[in-house]
Amino acid sequence: MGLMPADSWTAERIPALTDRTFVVTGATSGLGLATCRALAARGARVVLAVRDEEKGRRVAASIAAASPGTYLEVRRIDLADLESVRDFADRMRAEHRRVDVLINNAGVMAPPRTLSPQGHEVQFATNHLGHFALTGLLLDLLHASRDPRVVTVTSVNHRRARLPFADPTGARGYSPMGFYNTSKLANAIFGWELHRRLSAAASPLHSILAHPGYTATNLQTSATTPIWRLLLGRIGNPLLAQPVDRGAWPQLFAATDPAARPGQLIAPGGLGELRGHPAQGKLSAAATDPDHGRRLWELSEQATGVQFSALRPSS
Ligand SMILES: NC(=O)c1ccc[n+]([C@@H]2O[C@H](COP(=O)([O-])OP(=O)(O)OC[C@H]3O[C@@H](n4cnc5c(N)ncnc54)[C@H](O)[C@@H]3O)[C@@H](O)[C@H]2O)c1
Repeated sequence: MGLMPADSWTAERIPALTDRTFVVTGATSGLGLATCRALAARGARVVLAVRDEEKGRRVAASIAAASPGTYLEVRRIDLADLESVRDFADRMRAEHRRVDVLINNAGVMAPPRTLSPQGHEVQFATNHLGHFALTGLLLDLLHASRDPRVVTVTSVNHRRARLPFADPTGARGYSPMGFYNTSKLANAIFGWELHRRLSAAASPLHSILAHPGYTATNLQTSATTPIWRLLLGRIGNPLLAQPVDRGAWPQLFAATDPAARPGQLIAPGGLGELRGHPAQGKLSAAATDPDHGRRLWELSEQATGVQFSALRPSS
């Protein structure tokens, strides 16, 4: 381990963030909202990247009420739709000179099989492809920062996932939870491979992964969740899950703490990785396999049309 300066990290340890700009996807609920609240409380400039702008404005008003004077921006993005991701990035590039930290947080879990507007399975499209494209399209703005970071939220579930290469659209068989796990493995492979490519290009940009631990959010109780999972969420969340403010600690640590290192997975350190202070988690062998990294990169470039032109491909 050896990651933590102390085993007592809480959000109060977040350094002052004045003049640092954070883009947080999925900012209207759950971990994304908790993350925005904590960043705003430390003086960060926060761009709330949201699918529902009306809800985004309501949420921004509640953050502003708790942290008066904070710079908050609400911008629409539908991560499942690559046109919308391009639109978001174009507007960001037109109106911002720099992004210090991108937090790839938004996610969906276990919906019935649905295809995105571009024909990709919707969990893979939202959780992975949208964030892959967004990161690539914001690379220039990130490189304009002195301490830039990309934090990608994966899950401990990545360890039990199938690889995304054989049947990425689920045409040959679809398991809602299986495809969620696969999308989270894609997040883990992406975060690690991005780290590898950034290091090879001697980029100052750090790619860090975060796993929140089981946290009570809409993820388990959303409308498209299968009934048994909905029940599990309704019963399990109050009994077992972490409160959402605490679930956000690993991604907050990854995004702001000087002790978080590139390529690390930051996860709760407590029993079974369910509770506790941010600590170094363990990526699966499948996540750090360079062959998987290369194959996911090729698949994602092809699917999104986004090239990471600021990075030299490494062998
Ligand atoms: N809650 C947990 O126990 C847990 C555990 C491990 C990992 N995670 C991960 O944490 C992240 C946040 O999830 P959460 O638990 O806060 O759930 P949540 O459902 O409360 O929040 C997910 C957010 O993503 C947004 N979103 C979904 N589809 C989108 C799209 N197409 N475009 C833009 N935004 C979209 C939603 O609007 C919502 O704001 C996810 O990546 C999830 O996989 C959560």
